[in-house]
Order: sequence, then C-alpha cells, then structure tokens
Amino acid sequence: MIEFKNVEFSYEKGAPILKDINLKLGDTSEEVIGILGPNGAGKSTMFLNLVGMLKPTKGEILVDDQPIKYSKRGLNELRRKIGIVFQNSDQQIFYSIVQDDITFALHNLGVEESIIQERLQQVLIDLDIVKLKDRPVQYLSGGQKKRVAIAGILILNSEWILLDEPTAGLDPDGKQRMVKLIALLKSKGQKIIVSSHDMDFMYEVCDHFHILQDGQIVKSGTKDSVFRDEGFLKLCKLEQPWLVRIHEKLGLPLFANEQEFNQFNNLAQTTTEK
Ligand SMILES: Nc1ncnc2c1ncn2[C@@H]1O[C@H](COP(=O)(O)OP(=O)(O)OP(=O)(O)O)[C@@H](O)[C@H]1O
Repeated sequence: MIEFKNVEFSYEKGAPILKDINLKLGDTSEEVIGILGPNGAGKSTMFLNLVGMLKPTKGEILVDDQPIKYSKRGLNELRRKIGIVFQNSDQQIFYSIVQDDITFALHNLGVEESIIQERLQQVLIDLDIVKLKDRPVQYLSGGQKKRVAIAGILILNSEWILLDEPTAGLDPDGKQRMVKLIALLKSKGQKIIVSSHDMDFMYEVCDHFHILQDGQIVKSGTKDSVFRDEGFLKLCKLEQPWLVRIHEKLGLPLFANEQEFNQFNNLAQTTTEK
C-alpha cells in the first residue's frame, strides 16, 4: 500500500506544484490505477516523489506503512518495490545493445546469470522484442525503445510499476500494444500506476482513477464516477472518452469491462427472445 500524507512539493520556494495531496493507492479492488491530468498538472512530479527522486517539501509518503527513507540504502530498497518507466525512453536507456541494457541493473545487483537469462527471456517474450535482443538501441524506433525501457524495469520484478505517459509519441499500433501489455501485466498480478491525459487509452486500461488538477487531487473513483460528468472533465482540461460519450448518447449504462457488457448483452437477448 502506498500513502501520500499531506504531500506538498515545490521546485521553487513558495510555488508549490503538488498541494496537500492525500491518497491511498493499492486497495485490493484497484489493479491498474490511473492518474489523469492535463499537461503541467504535476503527474510526473508526483511520480518522481513516489520513487524518491524528489522529496516532498511538506508531508510524507509511506510505502507499506513505512515512510520513504532517503538514504542510499533506503532508496535502493524502495527501487526494489517501485519501478518507474519515464515518458522519455532515452532517460533510462544506457547501454548500446538491447539485451545489455535490459539486464544491466540485475548484473549490478550481482544476480546469478542463469536467473538473469531466465527473466530476460520472459520479458523479451512479454514485450514482443525477442528479435531485437542483439540490436543496437540507437537504430530502434520510438515505440521499440519504449518497449526496451519497460523490459528493463519489468525484469526487476518490482511490486509496483509506474508508467509515466506511456502512449506519448506512439502510433495507433504502439498504443494497442501498450493496451495489451498492461492487460498482460495485470493478469500476472502486477500492480500498475499509469499517468496520462490520453483519456480513451486510460478508460481502456485502468480500473481506478484520480484526477490531478493544478497539483491537487480533485476527484477519485471508478469509471462510472469519474467519466460521466463531461462539464467537470472540461473544467479539468480533460476530454470525455469517446466510448463514454456514445454510452451517454444511447442512454446505456457505463460498462466497467467486457465481462459486464457481456452480462448486459446476454440479459438483453434473453428479454428479447421472451
Ligand atoms: N525541474 C523543474 N524545475 C522547475 N519547474 C518544473 C520542473 N519540472 C517540472 N516543473 C514544472 O512543474 C509543473 C508540473 O510539471 P509535471 O511535468 O509534473 O506535469 P505533468 O502533469 O507530468 O505534465 P505533462 O503531461 O506535460 O508531462 C509544470 O508547471 C512544470 O513546468
């Protein structure tokens, strides 16, 4: 469980970017958590505070009931629990060959080579980058680099993964791959927090949401409570997902997932047949 307690953060004195954030993340019903917010709302700043790269100017962040410790040892422990994939993949790719880059952190930790190779094979398959294994990173496309960056975090087997704007710069195929990847990770029990203002994508992949507006959490909840109020979303400089707009237009309930839709559809068919 992650808890933000009265967290404030300022880059410059007297100009807080995060303002009194109180949040609990990781209830059992929350598998993929979405942080929604327009450009500049403070999403990346929040993530950087969560992984200890920035320290709250007020308040504290607790992980499994323990306040984050900012000593070298404390941060190493935190890194084992929470991994972050940055918006810009170049920020976290350091080695020139794909497999070297993915495995370097495990090599640094002194993990046994057979375990490294086993985990490497798994992430290469999960990310669909088996064929890229020996390729130089500099010749990869943006979408391929993104998958390599994610592989380098996934291989660490951390309990939480933070994905900061994971669809930024991706084409429709890249976005669809990201949707499938998140579904795969979710099915494996990976805890994920995603930040984005790509509302259609977030609607598809997340099941619990927090809206961050101008450094404050202004709304939290499930699809039904967060996406229905178009006026409120507009005030937050966010768009209603197109699927929600269609539902509203047709007067249909908002289905949280395919399973709920199928149940509704079966019921409707049974009623028509009668
Ligand atoms: N290193 C920094 N120094 C000073 N101000 C910063 C720094 N990094 C970010 N900011 C400011 O903090 C505010 C929040 O930025 P942040 O990147 O956290 O927002 P975001 O919601 O992630 O936006 P985006 O969707 O554009 O990535 C912005 O006004 C930004 O200009």
